[in-house]
Amino acid sequence: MNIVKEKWQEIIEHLRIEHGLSNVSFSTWIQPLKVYDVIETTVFILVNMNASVEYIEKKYLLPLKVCIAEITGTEYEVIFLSEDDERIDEIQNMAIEANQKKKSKSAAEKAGLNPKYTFDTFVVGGNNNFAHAASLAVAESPGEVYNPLFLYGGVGLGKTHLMHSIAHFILENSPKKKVLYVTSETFTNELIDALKNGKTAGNESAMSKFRDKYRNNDVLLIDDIQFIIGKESTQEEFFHTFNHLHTSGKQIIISSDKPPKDIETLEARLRTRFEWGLIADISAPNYETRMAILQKKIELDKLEKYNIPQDVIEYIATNVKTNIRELEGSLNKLIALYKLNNNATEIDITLASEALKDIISSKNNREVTPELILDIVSEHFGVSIVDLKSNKRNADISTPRQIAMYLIRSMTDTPLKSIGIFLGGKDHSTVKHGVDKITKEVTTDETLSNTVSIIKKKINPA
Ligand SMILES: Nc1ncnc2c1ncn2[C@@H]1O[C@H](COP(=O)(O)OP(=O)(O)OP(=O)(O)O)[C@@H](O)[C@H]1O
Repeated sequence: MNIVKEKWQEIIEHLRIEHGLSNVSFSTWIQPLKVYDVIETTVFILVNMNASVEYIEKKYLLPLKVCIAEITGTEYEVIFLSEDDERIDEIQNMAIEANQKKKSKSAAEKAGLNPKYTFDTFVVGGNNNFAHAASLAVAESPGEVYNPLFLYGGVGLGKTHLMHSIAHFILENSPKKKVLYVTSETFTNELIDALKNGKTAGNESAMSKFRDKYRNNDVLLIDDIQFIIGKESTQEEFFHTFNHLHTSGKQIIISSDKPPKDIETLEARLRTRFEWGLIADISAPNYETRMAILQKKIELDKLEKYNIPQDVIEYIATNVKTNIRELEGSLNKLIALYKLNNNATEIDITLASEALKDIISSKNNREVTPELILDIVSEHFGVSIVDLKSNKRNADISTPRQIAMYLIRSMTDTPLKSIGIFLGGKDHSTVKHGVDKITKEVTTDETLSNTVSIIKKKINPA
């Protein structure tokens, strides 16, 4: 189900609270609204017969758009429809077309790829032109030119973006090729599970399934190989996977935060193999490239409508230098602040400096704070901060929340009570329960322990 449909009750509840709607306004105008369909990034909402589309549009269009963006993390256009709207047939046809398009995209989805990370959206500059050219060559002739291709560079500089671009390119040009993208965390956790299940079931089927998944590919992309660190069984298995693919002429693409020679815990035989092909680095972009990346993002995310002044874009490009994720994040934060003020303030340097406040200070001396931990947990699991702070109990939200509690408790000296307040007003005993649970489980659950240590490294890379 589309995320807007799934979270609709939460979205309108958020609207009710944020805009202080009275019970009567809420039940008359908002509660009867129904999501008719969501096609790509447009939400069609059906207004019931007794209400006026014009009135709802005038009063609630903007607030609703903001709430949808806040809850889902994506900006949607919103179109209100009356029940007898003539456009309904047209929308049904659009939905069928969009569905067909989605089906044809599924190879890329199956391969675990982000549709936004393609060569077309990647800005080439002096910092990445070698890595970009090598990636394109590999994408054009997989298994034939540089094998493996080893991409390395600091946090948030575009390694994942380039890897996904290669995979998209190959799938578009040779749809029959088997392409698999995973992080080394997934590889490790799946291996741990396969070993565990193989043992309890007393047979090798879990392991052979695992081997099938990783060896039966034309192209294997492993992201963030540095997290394979120090684990003998994982390195051993990866070594065999690597050999199997390489000797059959299959393409391997690896990324890391460091070149192979500097990954201390990497076994020598893997290091040598990583050096067989081509090693390409990505460094921090210069000012012109940062400006070009910001312009590209404005174009791709359709942010022109905000008329962000040139001096504001220059201000961001001047101040956020070493991480492109933060460069993009600053632009998102600026727009969010502007909308939060109901567009009352102007987008200017003052607002931009407010948007950059946390980013600049956390970068200069990256102090480990509850905010930093929550940001990293949110990004790692793909769960929004709003959800982490909510009372939702489904495991895909509550486990990351408990991991955040545990990490905040063990990596900062924040008292349990303050952690509870920070996490949306939980009481002291809930936090204690979460911290105790993870403390116990990391000693018995190897997958969890692996995930927690990876998140710790992301928080404190030193
Ligand atoms: N040259 C570029 N052009 C356009 N966008 C870029 C470029 N480089 C990075 N980005 C964007 O910056 C963000 C971070 O990039 P990415 O996730 O690829 O970094 P990474 O090097 O893999 O980071 P990590 O070390 O955390 O794994 C992404 O949204 C990506 O699209």
